[in-house]
Amino acid sequence: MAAISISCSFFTPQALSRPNRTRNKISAKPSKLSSLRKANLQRELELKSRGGDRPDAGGEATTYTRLPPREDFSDVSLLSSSYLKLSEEVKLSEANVAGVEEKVETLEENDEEEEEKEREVKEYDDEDIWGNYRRLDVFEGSSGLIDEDDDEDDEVFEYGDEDVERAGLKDGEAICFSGEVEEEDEEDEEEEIGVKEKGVPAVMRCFDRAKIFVKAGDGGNGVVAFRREKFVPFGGPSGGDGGRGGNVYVEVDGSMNSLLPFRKSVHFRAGRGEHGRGKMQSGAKGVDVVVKVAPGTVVRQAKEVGSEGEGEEEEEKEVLLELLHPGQRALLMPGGRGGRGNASFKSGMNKVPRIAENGEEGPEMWLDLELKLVADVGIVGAPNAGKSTLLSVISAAQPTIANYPFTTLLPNLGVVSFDYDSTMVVADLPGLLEGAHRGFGLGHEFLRHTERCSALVHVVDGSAPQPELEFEAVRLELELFSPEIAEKPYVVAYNKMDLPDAYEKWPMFRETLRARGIEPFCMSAVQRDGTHEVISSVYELLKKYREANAEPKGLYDQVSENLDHVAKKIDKERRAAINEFEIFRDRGTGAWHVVGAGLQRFVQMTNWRYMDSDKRFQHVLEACGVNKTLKNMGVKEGDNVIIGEMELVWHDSANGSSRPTNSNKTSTDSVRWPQWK
Ligand SMILES: Nc1nc2c(ncn2[C@@H]2O[C@H](COP(=O)(O)OP(=O)(O)OP(=O)(O)O)[C@@H](O)[C@H]2O)c(=O)[nH]1
Ligand SMILES: [Mg+2]
Repeated sequence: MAAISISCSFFTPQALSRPNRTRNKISAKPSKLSSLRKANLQRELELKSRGGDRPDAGGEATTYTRLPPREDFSDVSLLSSSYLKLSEEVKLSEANVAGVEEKVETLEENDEEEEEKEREVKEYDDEDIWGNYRRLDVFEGSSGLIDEDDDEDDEVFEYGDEDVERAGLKDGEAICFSGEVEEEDEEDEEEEIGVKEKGVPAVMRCFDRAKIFVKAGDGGNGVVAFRREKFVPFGGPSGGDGGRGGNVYVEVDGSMNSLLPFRKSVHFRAGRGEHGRGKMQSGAKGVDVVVKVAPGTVVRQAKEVGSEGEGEEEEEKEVLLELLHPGQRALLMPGGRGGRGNASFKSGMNKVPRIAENGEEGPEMWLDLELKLVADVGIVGAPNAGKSTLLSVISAAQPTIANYPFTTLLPNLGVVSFDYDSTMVVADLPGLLEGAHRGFGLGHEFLRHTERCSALVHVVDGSAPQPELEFEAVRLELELFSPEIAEKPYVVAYNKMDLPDAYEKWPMFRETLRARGIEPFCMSAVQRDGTHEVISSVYELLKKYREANAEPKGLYDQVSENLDHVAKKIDKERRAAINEFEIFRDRGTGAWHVVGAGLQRFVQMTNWRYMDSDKRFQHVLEACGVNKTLKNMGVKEGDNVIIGEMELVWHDSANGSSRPTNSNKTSTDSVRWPQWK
């Protein structure tokens, strides 16, 4: 007879993950802040040297609603990742140059000091953590108490900067605090000039992308209790089951049109189920958490923050959910099952079961959210062409309009209605520059929002020196960004006809486009002249598209569509059969690893504090064939066997004397344990 005995070292997932988190937190911060300060200082000096000492001159982008005025637009922190290159071109007076050098030197010295401090803190921190961990280990091993509530687990929402730090996030990855937290790694400086993700203020980066963490609630633990009542001798087991953990849902909120709320709230944790109680009382279910997203959000699984390879260029992950219609709701993660209390283990052979299960841990996942606005028509064009003006004239939307490029930083949506049932949603996008597909300007950040548009309005600035060239450049950018977008039907609207300059150039422009088989419209958005023709024409295109792609389903069907496939998949994976496992040996340590989702879940739910748990455990290992396979593979006396978080020691015991639970008279083989579910 062979058996595995428990060697008393419990690996709790919390204990293992804690040190890493703390280390990340401490190592990430100081160097980043110092480089940031340096960049800000340099920028300040640069602005001074230009004679402009404006306080609102970009850079500090916490509450951006618009970019800084034009003269500051060449500001490198906003426009390019090649910060140093451009800043060299700024001419400083000699005094200023000396000042800059001095300050940069001081900053470098400070940097070194900070790095040293950081190293010290890190070392100390590591020691501290491992010291605590060891203490924790001993405490857990020797504790015989029933699990206490973990307050942290009971929180439904956790968010805020502190939490982000606690989770060991790196700035600028999952969460975008503000433009201030831009990283300026050496590596990034070496990056291709064209790629300029870093120059985009946080509020824009977070408009349509977010990375969030979701965790379903853990199940509550079952308990061991016996009925004690007057005149009821041998009342029997009465320990109730734990409650189910809360679920995580994702719901489309029609009032949202960006993912900006996820800038600050990153962690979504459903509540854990309550533990069972005596008198057959089951625990209450954990509180569900609902993550609200904007219509048009695509949900993908993301790499864990801080994990290896995170941040690397990776192939697109499989889309988990695509949520388009307000009211759609998907069950993303089911809560963990509640552990059974001892009343559930009562059987004819075992009338006094001293066993109860832990609640099942709820699944957790990092998610990438991407928003592609659901608009019927997209307004594109060069900066300052009058796109926002057009939207403000044709709909009730009130976008910011101003006479400088890149007034619009984030897409604006407006609803245009002709009559009761002929309406369309129009999106005004930031202006496109030549080179936008390589990351110049802002428009490219948002071009993906036109992917779901059925038609486009291309606004051309008639007052531009050469409107034809401007038109060509924007068309080229669309084609380079995505041929699919370029193939969408579009209407050309030549704007600012009220200006003599534009009026004069119109015949020439029209001829050029006619030669290419395009019939352009002319208008003056400010005076509302010709805008109706433009919008009617684009509506005709839209109607044709709708007819060609008539959706068979009604809106009700779309909303009530069952989107619970992700939860079902997760459930299926977790409920893998217990006899599906693999065993391999670690050559270095000589330990045997038993890997299998079902078995690991079983180990996690086994509550070792109760007497019968070990018996049941041995029984399951025997029944599902782990012992037999280990023996066939040549396991020897004293070898370590690792299953999930549990480390065990193998005993070859012909007489069964080394079996730790044999002191109890009940034979494990004679007990019929309730089915594992
Ligand atoms: N004279 C004249 N000016 C116009 C007309 N349409 C827009 N403008 C002006 O052009 C400037 C830019 O207009 P916006 O609507 O902000 O241009 P935009 O294309 O949205 O610009 P960005 O958002 O920066 O890309 C503003 O000063 C408008 O008043 C027009 O028909 N005639
Ligand atoms: Mg605009």
